[in-house]
Amino acid sequence: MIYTVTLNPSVDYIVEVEELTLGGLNRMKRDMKLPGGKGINVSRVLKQLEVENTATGFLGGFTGGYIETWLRQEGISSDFVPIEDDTRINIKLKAGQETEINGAGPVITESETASLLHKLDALKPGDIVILSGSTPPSLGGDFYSRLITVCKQKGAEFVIDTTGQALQDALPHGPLLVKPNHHELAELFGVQIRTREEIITYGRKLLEGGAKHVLVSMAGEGALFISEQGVYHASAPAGQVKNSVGAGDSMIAGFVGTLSLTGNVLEAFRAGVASGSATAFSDDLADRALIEQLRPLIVMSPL
Ligand SMILES: Nc1ncnc2c1ncn2[C@@H]1O[C@H](COP(=O)(O)OP(=O)(O)OP(=O)(O)O)[C@@H](O)[C@H]1O
Ligand SMILES: O=P(O)(O)OC[C@@]1(O)O[C@H](CO)[C@@H](O)[C@@H]1O
Repeated sequence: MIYTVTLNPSVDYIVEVEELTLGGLNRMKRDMKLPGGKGINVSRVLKQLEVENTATGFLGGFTGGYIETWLRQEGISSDFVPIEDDTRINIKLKAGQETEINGAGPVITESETASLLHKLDALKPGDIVILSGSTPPSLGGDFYSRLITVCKQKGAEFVIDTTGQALQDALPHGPLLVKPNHHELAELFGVQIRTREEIITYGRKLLEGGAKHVLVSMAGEGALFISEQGVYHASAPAGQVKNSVGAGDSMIAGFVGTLSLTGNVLEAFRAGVASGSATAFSDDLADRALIEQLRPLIVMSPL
């Protein structure tokens, strides 16, 4: 079974204005309220790919209820710990370019934390746990380490999509996949990255550090796949970009979902890029029809 863990879900409030006037009254041209948080996005795209999975993490308040209802309506299995505080609202402002304002996240109590750890006791060897996104401040900076320890004890694989120290700390425990974008990769090593060769150099360091597979996403420039099986580039197909929120999460869903179905890493890479691009070309996350349409258009080349 695949589990996604979203410690800090969100209602993503997508707000579109013709032109933003700072300090003045702006009227919305269009708005949308979507369930968000990185693991939840992964679950929604896995569902499109017909890969069974369960979404877990913390949900509370009217915002948590909104997300829970949405997931139920999409037929996604969910098993969240209910919390006292409200799940955050993240603002995604589209005014020519996209500006994001993400909340810090709710207070999580000790008993709510214990309930999540208790749920993970049910993990079994062969399960894959996808740990995605930020951690609410009240959980402390090392919470992912505690979850990874549980995964390891239970013999489950884990994928981690986070940044900074939490990602560094996870590497020696052998994540199945890490997927920084090229900016996050540069930040992680405190360097400037200008060329594809430099991306490969630093991507390889993640592999040497313990990751089993590394995807470095580069938005419209596609992605690089670095693993013991080799290094490959995949182009992103051309299309009209509508939304980049969740493109990276969709890529993780495409990769992990296809790897779990086929065991073929290159097919997984192709599906990852197709899923990321399908989301970039959609208002909401990718749907199955568009992923399937884009899949054969991805050109992969060994480097
Ligand atoms: N402009 C685009 N055109 C085509 N494909 C895109 C575009 N932007 C993103 N994608 C696809 O989605 C994948 C992931 O995108 P990106 O590198 O932006 O990830 P990310 O920074 O983690 O995304 P986010 O944080 O916005 O979810 C890319 O490798 C590509 O396949
Ligand atoms: O604040 P975090 O947890 O880092 O990111 C949260 C978030 O920006 O990530 C998703 C897109 O990847 C959105 O659905 C959500 O709003």
